[in-house]
Amino acid sequence: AKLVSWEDIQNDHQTTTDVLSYGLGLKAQRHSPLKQINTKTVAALAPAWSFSFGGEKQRGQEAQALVHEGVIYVTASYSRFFAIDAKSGKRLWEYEHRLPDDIRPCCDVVNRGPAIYGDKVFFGTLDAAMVALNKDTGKVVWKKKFADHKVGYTMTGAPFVVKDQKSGKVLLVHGSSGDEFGVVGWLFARDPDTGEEVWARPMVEGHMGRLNGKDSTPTGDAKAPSWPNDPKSPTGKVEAWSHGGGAPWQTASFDIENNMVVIGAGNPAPWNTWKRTAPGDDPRNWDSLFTSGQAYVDASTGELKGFYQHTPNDAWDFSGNNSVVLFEYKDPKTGNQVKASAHADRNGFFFVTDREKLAKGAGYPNRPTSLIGAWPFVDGITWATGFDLKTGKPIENNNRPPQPKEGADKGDSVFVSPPFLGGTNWMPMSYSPDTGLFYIPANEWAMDYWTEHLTYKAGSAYLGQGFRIKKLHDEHVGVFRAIDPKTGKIVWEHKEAFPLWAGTLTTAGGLMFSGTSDGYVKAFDAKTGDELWKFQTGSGVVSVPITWEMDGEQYVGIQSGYGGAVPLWGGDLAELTRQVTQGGSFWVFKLPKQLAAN
Ligand SMILES: O=C(O)c1cc(C(=O)O)c2c(n1)C(=O)C(=O)c1cc(C(=O)O)[nH]c1-2
Ligand SMILES: [Ca+2]
Ligand SMILES: [Ca+2]
Repeated sequence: AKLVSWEDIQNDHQTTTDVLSYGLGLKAQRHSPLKQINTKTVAALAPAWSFSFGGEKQRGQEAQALVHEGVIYVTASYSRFFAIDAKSGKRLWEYEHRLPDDIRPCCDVVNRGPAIYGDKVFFGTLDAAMVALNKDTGKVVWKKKFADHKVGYTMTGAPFVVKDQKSGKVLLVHGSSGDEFGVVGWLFARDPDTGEEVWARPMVEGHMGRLNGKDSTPTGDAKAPSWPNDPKSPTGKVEAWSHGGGAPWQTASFDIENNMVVIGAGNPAPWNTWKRTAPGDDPRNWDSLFTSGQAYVDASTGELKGFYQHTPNDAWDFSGNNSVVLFEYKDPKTGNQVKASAHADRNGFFFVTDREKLAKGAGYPNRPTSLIGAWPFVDGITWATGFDLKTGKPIENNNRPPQPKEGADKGDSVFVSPPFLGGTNWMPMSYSPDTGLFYIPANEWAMDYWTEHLTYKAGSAYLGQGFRIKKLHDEHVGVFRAIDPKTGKIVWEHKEAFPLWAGTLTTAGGLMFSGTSDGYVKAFDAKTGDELWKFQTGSGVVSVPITWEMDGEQYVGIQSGYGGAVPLWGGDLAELTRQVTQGGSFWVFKLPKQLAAN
């Protein structure tokens, strides 16, 4: 069967018969030019087929599928991979990764999807490995274990294919998970043919990177001035620095003009802010670089070139992992075209940054700042009142949980919104170049939050915080919000009773698609937010929709199967969603034939 070339991947956002990348294109905009299914026809959308992943264990299905030559490639919970005939829904092959008993994913046994290139498909597994399969047979071509799963390394995110614009080499880029167990997060680039590492970049300041099997450069300043010293420790730095987190556990986008891999970095470890602050000092003097921000990594060398930190010395596990979407707009004041990045953070703010500046070295640390705008996209944010556009720093609101008093085993509890599960979380937003709006799957909720004592123990949770997630409003938790990236204005919103945990997709048909934790796939008018169609799938939808075209008909595909972090960590909201039954299936929808022909 046909191979997938770099040109195919580069053009993915324009070609409608395939879906070849997480994000539907290098910029991760999740927008399709298809319009057969549109605001007028969508009411007639109906199931074409559904495929069950089977198995006794189900849990969360969070993947975004790929489509190539009439085959759907999709991953499922417990590190499973399926190839399905896109017309009939018949299984073509299946790969089930053999998992050890002692894996340590923090937030469910999920997988967010595959990558495809040449004759292979790729996915990450919960035992911290990357696997390449022949796309036509499902046979293993190579497997690379990238870290020790026993200390907490794991992988849930979808890998991404880029091409180094200097050497012409195609690279398979992927991250790692594990911050809640105190690992140092790494970003990797591999040869897709062999799995050999080309470069690797740790995200904690002062740790050493690799290029072609040798030490390359430290990340940022070798002395790691954003982490306190400790003369009593063998490293000379505080214990947390050796376990500092920053895991880039989601998927990159690619700034091809600047040859930059753009990716969000995870929370610092431990969550406990005082373990990353010099005794007696203000946490705001210790940024814990390069965590909880957006990173710009040179595709040739793996060097960290630019960084914008959304939450300096993150005390709330806000992290910075979810999608960094590349887009362009005309500056209303100067009329100039701006090449920007957009990111809706767990901390409740929607950020627009200057990606040209970031590619050229802005942001170490934050000088000069690349921040263009930061606006709240949820109500009730307690930790900061806004951002200072001159310094790029948050204006904090005295919301860090205090240390335990002498002799106490816990600190006083503080009320925080958003909670650590975020104003949004991993579920990716979309951007429609037609409306000029971003579509954020958001949540409005809160937590009680207190500090606890801790020391590092390999393979154990490394948090130093206690928490209870609770409601902020009686009637809703989830809210879809359409936001204007030029002004930060919310153009429309649509509320949902349950937490939202699915990504969004927009189309030239004027639609936004997503899913809800109470089981619906839904379509909205992208301009007004009117709900135009819904379908009940029988389990919660916590995945990411796609659309493609086959033989003149447009299809929409999405996974159903409830799980993820909410039922595990969501406190009062975990209770609320207990009524949602488990599942595991891929659903495909299209219009009836006579409507499709019009
Ligand atoms: O810091 C990390 O390494 C890490 C990894 C993951 C993951 O890989 O799923 C999550 C988180 N953190 C996290 O903080 C979080 O809220 C979260 C939610 C989910 C999910 O799939 O629902 N994963 C993760
Ligand atoms: Ca495409
Ligand atoms: Ca985390």
